[in-house]
Amino acid sequence: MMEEKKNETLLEIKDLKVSFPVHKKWLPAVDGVSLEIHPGEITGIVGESGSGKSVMSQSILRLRDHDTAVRYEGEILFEGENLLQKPLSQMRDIRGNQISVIFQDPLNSLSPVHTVGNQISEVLILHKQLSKEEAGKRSIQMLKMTGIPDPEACMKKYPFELSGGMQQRVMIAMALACEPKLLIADEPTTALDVTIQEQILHLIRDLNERLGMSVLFITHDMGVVSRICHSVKVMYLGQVVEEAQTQELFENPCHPYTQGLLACIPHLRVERGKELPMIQGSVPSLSNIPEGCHFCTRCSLADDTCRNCPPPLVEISPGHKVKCWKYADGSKEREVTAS
Ligand SMILES: Nc1ncnc2c1ncn2[C@@H]1O[C@H](COP(=O)(O)OP(=O)(O)OP(=O)(O)O)[C@@H](O)[C@H]1O
Repeated sequence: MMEEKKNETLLEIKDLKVSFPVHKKWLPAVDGVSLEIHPGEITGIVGESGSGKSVMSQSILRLRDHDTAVRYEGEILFEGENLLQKPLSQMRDIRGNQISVIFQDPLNSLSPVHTVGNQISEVLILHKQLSKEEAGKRSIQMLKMTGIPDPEACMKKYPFELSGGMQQRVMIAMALACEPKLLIADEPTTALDVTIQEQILHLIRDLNERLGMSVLFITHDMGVVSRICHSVKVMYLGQVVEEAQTQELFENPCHPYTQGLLACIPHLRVERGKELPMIQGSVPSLSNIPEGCHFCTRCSLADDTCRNCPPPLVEISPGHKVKCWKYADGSKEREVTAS
């Protein structure tokens, strides 16, 4: 039964392209991304700032549609229905109910003028049609589940009266109140100190195991990926450049960009006994996307093929795909790790 569920697809993104108008041209911040999320899975999206992680994840809930001109191509199928074709009024029913999102800064998502209790209750009254009393009881349960020590007292507080870690827990309680099937977590621990970060990661993992909720976890931090994600997609300039199960990606990172991200974790470099190449420079802007491989301007191994032709995404072992010319011509033995 469990196996059957695992094989179902909760979310399927097919060749998604999301473009914004820049200097009178439509430029893609997300450029042909495909992914599948199954029930109960934690899928990580990792990449530096500007790689398109947030645009991609916010597109699922169409969060940019209100305040900016945006063009979508491809499909985002949630339980088989294309969210890109839904009117925004229907998206409101899906947000917070079937798909929830938590962000880096909880204060941006929480209202400063309402108590914690009122805010969580409101979501339940709106989406689950609970009475005020039932919603209050359920809110206390949710706060308890996220490990808030005195949930009854927390209900009466305003967000600014809580610490950063507690605010993040309240946001998680609110996001999970309606038992969504998918949680999008966009850098939820980046602004927190390491001990609180660890607690929040543990909480998300625990809720994922207990409730079977799927998670799309967005981060720039490979260390965080290793602690929470079952599988990972590495994004660079709008494209997935490598994807694999987490353990496989850490044991056998193939794309020079993935290797560069892993080189930022010092203990991993020591464990591997082999220096991984550090990445120089920063992610180019949308108006400076290279013609061939998007990473060629920062790759020490790039040659003319890389500069002129976009590489295909090649499956090098079951479930492990790489978008790099070094793997596309069958010469996998070519040493990708810079010496
Ligand atoms: N409304 C917009 N108009 C033009 N360009 C945009 C718009 N929104 C995002 N971009 C561009 O899209 C690219 C991807 O941005 P995105 O925020 O998804 O990156 P990210 O990987 O999530 O980085 P960060 O972690 O800093 O949020 C960036 O180059 C950004 O400048």
